[in-house]
Amino acid sequence: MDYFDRHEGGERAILVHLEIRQISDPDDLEEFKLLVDSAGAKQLAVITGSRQKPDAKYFIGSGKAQEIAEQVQALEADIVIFNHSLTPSQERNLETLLQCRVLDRTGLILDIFAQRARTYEGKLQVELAQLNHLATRLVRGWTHLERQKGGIGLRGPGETQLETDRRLLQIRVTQLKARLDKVKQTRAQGRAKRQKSDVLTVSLVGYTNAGKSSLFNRLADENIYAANQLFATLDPTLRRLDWQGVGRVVLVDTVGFVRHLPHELVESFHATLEETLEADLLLHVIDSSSPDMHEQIEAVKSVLAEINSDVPVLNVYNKIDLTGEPAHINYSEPGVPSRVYVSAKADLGMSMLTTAVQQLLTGKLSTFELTLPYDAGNLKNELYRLDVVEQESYDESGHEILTLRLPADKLQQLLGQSNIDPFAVLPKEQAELLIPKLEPFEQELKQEAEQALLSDSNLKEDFADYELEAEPTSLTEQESND
Ligand SMILES: Nc1nc2c(ncn2[C@@H]2O[C@H](COP(=O)(O)OP(=O)(O)OP(=O)(O)O)[C@@H](O)[C@H]2O)c(=O)[nH]1
Ligand SMILES: [Mg+2]
Repeated sequence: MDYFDRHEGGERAILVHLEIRQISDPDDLEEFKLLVDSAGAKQLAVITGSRQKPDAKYFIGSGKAQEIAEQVQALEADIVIFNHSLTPSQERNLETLLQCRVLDRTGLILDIFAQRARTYEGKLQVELAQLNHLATRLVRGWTHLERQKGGIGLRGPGETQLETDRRLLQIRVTQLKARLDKVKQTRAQGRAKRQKSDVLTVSLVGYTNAGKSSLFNRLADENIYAANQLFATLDPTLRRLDWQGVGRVVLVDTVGFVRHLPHELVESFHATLEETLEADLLLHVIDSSSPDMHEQIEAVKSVLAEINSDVPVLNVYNKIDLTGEPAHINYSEPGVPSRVYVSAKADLGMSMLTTAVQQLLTGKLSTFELTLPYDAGNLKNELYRLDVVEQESYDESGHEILTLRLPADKLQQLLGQSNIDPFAVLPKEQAELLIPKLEPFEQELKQEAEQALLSDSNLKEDFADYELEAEPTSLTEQESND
């Protein structure tokens, strides 16, 4: 969780985590603590307990509520954070009783997202979600509480406006929605542009705290690409790599997954992830030292399924320095890696990661020797712009030859745009790479068509003649008959 340095001495918080038997959601106390850490609050105490079902007034029982009130006094807490969703009235009742601010799980996650949102769009989306979340709570009035200056739970919307005028809130919401629409349009355009100009894209996805950003930074440091500087400053989550052994790729870091995402945020979260759909390979980074590893893997997989991702995935089991697992690669079939065990922090297994990525991407990259036609200046510029020219040379008759490394379908697209026949500019076996391989069902169709032709009677006669001539045994028989 290295995105933000917290202001000194964050809020003094008491955490409340109950086992509710009617809600089966065990063992995410550890995750709750991580989230509270992320929000920058200081954990004074964790109060646990169990109940059959939530209490209507306080969520917890009144005895437990009293216990918390005493703790708030004794520990001088500023805030009590619940690992549950509270109704606005429960929150209000608790604040009155505890005489301090109360934040529920949704509010907590919204707060973290507010701190982390880096893009303009992300900020707008989080603010919108926060306003929607607050709107239901506005009725409470804040008079019974001391006014807070920039504590957690209230970042983003200005509190004074909110408490004085619901109408302002509505205006702000409308404004935000209009801006979001605009941003979405621009983003779609930007994405199309980037997609066109990039050769291969690899995206890091995974549960929060898995080590995506650590891996991103290590890969970026080890594979510095000269033109990185500008790129990095424009967008800290994108890096062009000259990945030794793999080639030029764009690496993308993404925001981490969290279970039980507040529904206000699901949409914006999906929107940011949809960009990963356009990647050529996903590295699913997994915290292999987490006791919740399997739940986290499942959570990530189900989100990927929801956004209909069919991009190939390599599972990267990170943090092996903590598990003692040796660095290695698992294969699902020969030549097709499915898992790599690494440590981004301790720098273990990075060469194996490279090997695995290389194996998964080599199918995509091929080398071509292109004889450049005289009038193909545009094509040449485009190839240089894409950075896929490895070498420039001349043949005996003075023709310019470019050695290229790029996906076959990309080259096909470029030649098509310039109306160039691949067979005119590439060696035959390379030009054949550009012709898409037939899918199995297409092969079946082709065979059927051939069968149909064969059963055509005229053709059959022709074919019979041909067979007679071609069949040496029948010829011998004929000869002997003569
Ligand atoms: N021991 C150990 N810790 C690691 C390793 N990789 C990352 N970490 C730590 O795990 C924590 C989370 O790492 P990040 O890289 O921020 O994780 P992330 O996946 O980007 O998290 P989000 O951005 O919240 O989704 C940090 O404290 C890292 O130092 C590793 O290989 N071993
Ligand atoms: Mg990160």
